[in-house]
This record gives sequence, C-alpha cells and structure tokens, in this order.
Amino acid sequence: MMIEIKDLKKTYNGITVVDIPSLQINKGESIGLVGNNGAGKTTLFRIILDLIRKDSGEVLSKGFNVSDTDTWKDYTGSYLDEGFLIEYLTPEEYFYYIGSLYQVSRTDIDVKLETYTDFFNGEILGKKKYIRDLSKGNQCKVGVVACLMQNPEIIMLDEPFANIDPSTQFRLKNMLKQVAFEGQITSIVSSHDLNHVTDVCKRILLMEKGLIIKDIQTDVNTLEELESYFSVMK
Ligand SMILES: Nc1ncnc2c1ncn2[C@@H]1O[C@H](COP(=O)(O)OP(=O)(O)OP(=O)(O)O)[C@@H](O)[C@H]1O
Repeated sequence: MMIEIKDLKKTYNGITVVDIPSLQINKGESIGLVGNNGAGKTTLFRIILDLIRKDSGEVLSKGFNVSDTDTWKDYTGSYLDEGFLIEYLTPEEYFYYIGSLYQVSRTDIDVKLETYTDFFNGEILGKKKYIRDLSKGNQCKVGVVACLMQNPEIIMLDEPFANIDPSTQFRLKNMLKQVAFEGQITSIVSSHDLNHVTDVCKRILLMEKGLIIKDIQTDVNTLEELESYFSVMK
C-alpha cells in the first residue's frame, strides 16, 4: 500500500471541502483526480503532502503518518504550483540543487536532462533565464522534470496539462504512460481534461464537494461515463 487515507476531513469556515472516510492507493497505480472547480482536489493534494492541517483523520504513506514522519519526503515527488520552485535560480541551478538533495550527481543530472531535450523544446536550458522569468507552462515543465529527477516512488501533479502547449501535453502524456507502464512509480495527477486523464490513468477518482463519488478502473467506457457526469453538472 502506498497511500492510505482514513476518516479524513477538512473544513473551511464550517464548510466541508474534503471528506474521505477511506481510500487506498496501491504501489504502481496511476490515479487521475477529476472534479469541478472547488471540488477539493488541490486541498487533498496539500493534505497528503502535509502542507495544510486537517481537521480529523490521517494520511499514511507506506504505513507512516505523513504528519508525524519525514521519510516519505525522500520518495515523494510533487509539483502543485510555481511555489514548489525556487524562482531566483536558473533551471540548471535548480535541477543541480534538487540533485544535491537527493544524492544525484551533476553528471547524472546532465545525463537525465539530455532525455528531456524534446520536452523542453529549446526553451528551458542554456538560456541563462531565472525560473521566475519563464512562462507558466515552462515553469510547469521544470517542476515536473524536477519531480522525476528525484527518482521518486510516487509523483503528485496538480493540473500539469493546464498551461502547456499541445505538443508538450502529448509528450507529458507519453512520459506519464511510460511511468504507469513500468509500474514502479505510483502517480496521482489531477486534470480537467477528461481525455488526458482517461488516456493516462488506470484508475479515476471523481471528487464532488469534497467527496470521492466515483472510483473507477479505467476502461473503454470511462471517458463517456465521465463526460455524461460533467455534462449533467453544467
Ligand atoms: N485557504 C482557504 N480558505 C478558505 N477556503 C478555501 C481555502 N483553500 C481552499 N478553500 C476552498 O476549498 C474548496 C476546495 O478547493 P480546492 O482548491 O481544493 O478545489 P479544486 O478541486 O482544486 O479546484 P480547482 O479545480 O478550481 O483547482 C473550495 O471551495 C475553496 O474555495
């Protein structure tokens, strides 16, 4: 078991924004998290990463409570927003810094960066630009690649497709599919793009008002099922 959630509740001003009595995510699963604006996806991510306080319940990562332990940080790669980057560094400096935290040498970082040449599309490396001066989409690319540089056992990405161009979406999908195919890395990816998540993720969690109202193993009918749910909601 990679992640286990028990009796989790979070409220803001008396309104419940996350309410998950029980959820288990197994090692190697690829999870797509969908739900309309305000459904609670980002809040759930932040609770799993121990970035915000929950009202009750617990999140266990490989059996250990994320609020009481730090070991999960060694194998958890996440990119939720630009706040996860260090904006006064260039992308290279940032990748080396991440490498130094995770015992990955500069040479190994350079070798890995070679494999992202197409993904970066000539706009990230060698530009002597600080991360703060990159476009939002390019910042997202840096954040996603930084996650993968950490040799993580689990990656968590919040709307990674939102600001990236169609070619990069395609490449990111292939990267995530590869990760899912290899089955070594557990992934949780939120998206408003139902095509992307059903294409990439083998299991879809649908959130509405803090609740997980559908938990589906992706099959040929899943896209249609989700589309009909969201069209009813309009
Ligand atoms: N710091 C906060 N104070 C008060 N309410 C908050 C706070 N953070 C989130 N919320 C509320 O919690 C609910 C869930 O928000 P959340 O950002 O988790 O949704 P989401 O599913 O990620 O939405 P989106 O698709 O728009 O990113 C929303 O109603 C939001 O307004």
